Amino acid sequence: MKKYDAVIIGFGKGGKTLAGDLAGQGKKVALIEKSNKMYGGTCINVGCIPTKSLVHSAELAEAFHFDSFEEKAEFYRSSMEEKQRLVEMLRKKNYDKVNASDNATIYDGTGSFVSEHEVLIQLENGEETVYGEQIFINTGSAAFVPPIPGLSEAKRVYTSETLLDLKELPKHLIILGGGYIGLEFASFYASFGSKVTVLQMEDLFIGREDREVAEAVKTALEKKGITFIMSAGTKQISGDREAVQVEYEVGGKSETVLGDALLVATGRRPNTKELNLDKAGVETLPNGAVKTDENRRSSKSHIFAMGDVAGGLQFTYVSLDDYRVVKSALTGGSYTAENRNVPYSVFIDPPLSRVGLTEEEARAKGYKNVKTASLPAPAIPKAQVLQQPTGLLKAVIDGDTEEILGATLFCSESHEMINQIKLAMDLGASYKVLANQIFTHPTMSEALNDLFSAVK
Ligand SMILES: Cc1cc2nc3c(=O)[nH]c(=O)nc-3n(C[C@H](O)[C@H](O)[C@H](O)COP(=O)(O)OP(=O)(O)OC[C@H]3O[C@@H](n4cnc5c(N)ncnc54)[C@H](O)[C@@H]3O)c2cc1C
Ligand SMILES: NC(=O)c1ccc[n+]([C@@H]2O[C@H](COP(=O)([O-])OP(=O)(O)OC[C@H]3O[C@@H](n4cnc5c(N)ncnc54)[C@H](O)[C@@H]3O)[C@@H](O)[C@H]2O)c1
Repeated sequence: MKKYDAVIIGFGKGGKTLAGDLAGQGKKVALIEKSNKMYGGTCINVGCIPTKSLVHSAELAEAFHFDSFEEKAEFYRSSMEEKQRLVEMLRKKNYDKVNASDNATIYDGTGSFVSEHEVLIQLENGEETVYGEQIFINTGSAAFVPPIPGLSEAKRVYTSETLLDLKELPKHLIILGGGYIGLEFASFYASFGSKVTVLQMEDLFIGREDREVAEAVKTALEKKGITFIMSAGTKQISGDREAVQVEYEVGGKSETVLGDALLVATGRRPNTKELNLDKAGVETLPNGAVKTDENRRSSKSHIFAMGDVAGGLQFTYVSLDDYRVVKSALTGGSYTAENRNVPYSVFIDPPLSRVGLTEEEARAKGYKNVKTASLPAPAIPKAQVLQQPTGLLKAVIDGDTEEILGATLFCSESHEMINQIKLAMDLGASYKVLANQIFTHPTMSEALNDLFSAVK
């Protein structure tokens, strides 16, 4: 049996970064990946990168103002080809980067535990068991598909992964779920020229967000032609090669919607089923995630978990940060996953970005002197230059300490701006630093001067 200092199961962001790091230190590393279409993980192959390539192409599609659906469909086809080129280029780059080290061995196979130090690799032809002094689980998550009658038999039903292979622009895309994936796909498919209907189980639109901003988001997306059906209880899905039909109930009334593709975007669950974690004595949480402490150490001290499989926020940069946490634990450092201030962006048009608390959350947390500020996006000169005078920016301040408690930015380029607010928060800066910061002009960032000057 081959022995390794580190066996890493899953070629995701945290895993591949750790593999390169440990191999660079002279450690013998095995990196196990079950699909040769997934080197680099979800982000590169079926997540962030392909969707953001399509988000960008969809923006171009809007700017071109195509007349006919045929022209739109042709542009969509070429956008899918560009997305594919990009993904294949990055996949190879990711593989080559790890493979370049003599200390790293990439196994094409599915890993599962045999014991607490042994991992069985199910290869295409045969199997092999390897020994790991330390073992790192980085197997990510997969789409959760709810058990709705007819769903598994109906044609033209997709997850975010399989929809990314659809070469024909759907005339009418139905989306089940109004979370991150649902909204991003709704936004870019509407920009490409599809009619889009989103069925959302909950009655509150993006319920975790500031209500005023959430309303602004809904209005902007409706203006793009997207229809939202809230409190929709999906009853039955049917359809053949030509069309898909969703039967749902709203307020006790039965309705149907007919489309030519259905995207199921109802959340993602950690990938632990295949791992046989019980053979290693590794405990899991009720949602299947590996149970870890603040160092991302599992119930076995030599086994760690990073990224989506550890059950936290599902973002590529969280998986990367988990690598930092694990590295810190391995080298006696003090950096942990506790109290991380994690920003996020939903790449709709314009993007919605958030860090920290909303006003409601700040009050619920017991802050006594909560101050707020807001700024409509049309007041920002650069938003006018970009011809995107849509959106709303809000900030939440602790009036006693002047510290920024959170911000929600719904405006063009908010995905870049939010990182500056996160930095100010991490440094414990007064909001007045951003109110008085010298920014270049004309930029969206300079709007932070006005936003934080409006604190009251
Ligand atoms: C459509 C979509 C869009 C997204 N957009 C964004 C975005 O814009 N920004 C952002 O930050 N995040 C985004 N995310 C989330 C982000 O992609 C994930 O949070 C991130 O990729 C998780 O990384 P990871 O390291 O946990 O694992 P992953 O990248 O998921 O990697 C896990 C790997 O393990 C492999 N594997 C699984 N089980 C086994 C096994 N038993 N043996 C061997 N290999 C195995 C898998 O094939 C996979 O390659 C998006 C996700 C989706 C689905
Ligand atoms: N920009 C980004 O960073 C980005 C983009 C896409 C995805 N992601 C990651 O991927 C994860 C998964 O995204 P997601 O959108 O699938 O999950 P999600 O948890 O964000 O949203 C799922 C939504 O589906 C709804 N839902 C569940 N069952 C339903 C049903 N039967 N009918 C109708 N609605 C139903 C839920 O109420 C929820 O609103 C996210 O949590 C996020 O971390 C990140």
